[in-house]
Amino acid sequence: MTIRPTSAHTTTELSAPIISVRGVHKTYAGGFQALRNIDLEIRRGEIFALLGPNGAGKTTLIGIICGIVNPSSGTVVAAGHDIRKDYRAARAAIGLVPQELHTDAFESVWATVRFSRGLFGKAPNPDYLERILRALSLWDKRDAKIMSLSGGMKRRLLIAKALSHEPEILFLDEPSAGVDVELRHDMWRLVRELREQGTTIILTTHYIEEAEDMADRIGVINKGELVVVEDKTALMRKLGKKELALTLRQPLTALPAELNAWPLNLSADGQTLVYTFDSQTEETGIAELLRALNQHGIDFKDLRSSESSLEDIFVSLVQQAKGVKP
Ligand SMILES: Nc1ncnc2c1ncn2[C@@H]1O[C@H](COP(=O)(O)OP(=O)(O)OP(=O)(O)O)[C@@H](O)[C@H]1O
Repeated sequence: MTIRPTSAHTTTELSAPIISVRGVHKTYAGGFQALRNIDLEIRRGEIFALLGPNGAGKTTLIGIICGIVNPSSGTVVAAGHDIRKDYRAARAAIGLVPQELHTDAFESVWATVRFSRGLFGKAPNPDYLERILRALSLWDKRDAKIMSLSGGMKRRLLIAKALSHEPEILFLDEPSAGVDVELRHDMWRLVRELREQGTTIILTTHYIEEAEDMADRIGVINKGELVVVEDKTALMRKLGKKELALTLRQPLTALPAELNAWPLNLSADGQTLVYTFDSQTEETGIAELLRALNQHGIDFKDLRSSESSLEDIFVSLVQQAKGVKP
């Protein structure tokens, strides 16, 4: 499926960031400081996932990049245009899928996407709109009124609307919230296809496994500050921990004092011993640990290792920022 015609970019265009956020602060009218000194560059053609707990400032940041919310200070350049000085040109390069649909419930699906395209001054292109509606399984519903659509269909309509003017950049704010598993997978397939065709995608999500699955880079925002921006694989390698769980042959009531120096955790039932080690180091210490256990007559019948998920890393980053020891 080809949704968006691929356009030719020069090498300089390809290497320059498609979005550049510099020194952005936001204090809302009531005095609440929602964003502090945000610097962020989004690379052309990447999928960037913005993660953060509720109220961290994700929607505010997206609103500022899309020119909907005014920053208190700082600048945003999108597709080469300053979002405040050159709003129309910058906004035309952006498609925004908001969390909720605000459209006339009596309009049809087709009229809605055609109107959205027209808003950006684009010439009508029924073939293109048909491709989007087909890709989102909405073609059969093109004449249906919005109020007759299911929640999942309304979500897809939001995406169709955002894509109607062929934007280079697509923002998805919590696209999967309240969407069933099958539809979620369809949406992610579409997102991947759009990326393959050159669209840059920025998404916020509470489904961290989706970010783990989809994103090229991850940004974590907490209490208005960008705590980390990193390639996903590098982040998982750098901050990931590994665990080795040993199922003991005989349950223990406590660990021998000589083993206290090891980073070991005994489960409440005394059956499992968990050893945590840094996945970055060459020396895992496992061989030495197993010798030490043997010396103390601790035998095990099974052994499993696991790596921390992006979710573990996310929780520990947010806790660190709160000053809580992970
Ligand atoms: N118009 C506003 N006036 C005052 N405070 C606001 C306004 N909009 C957002 N805030 C506050 O700014 C903070 C960040 O909100 P924002 O919606 O950006 O967070 P979020 O990370 O998107 O949260 P969620 O994951 O819950 O959607 C919150 O504390 C919120 O209450």
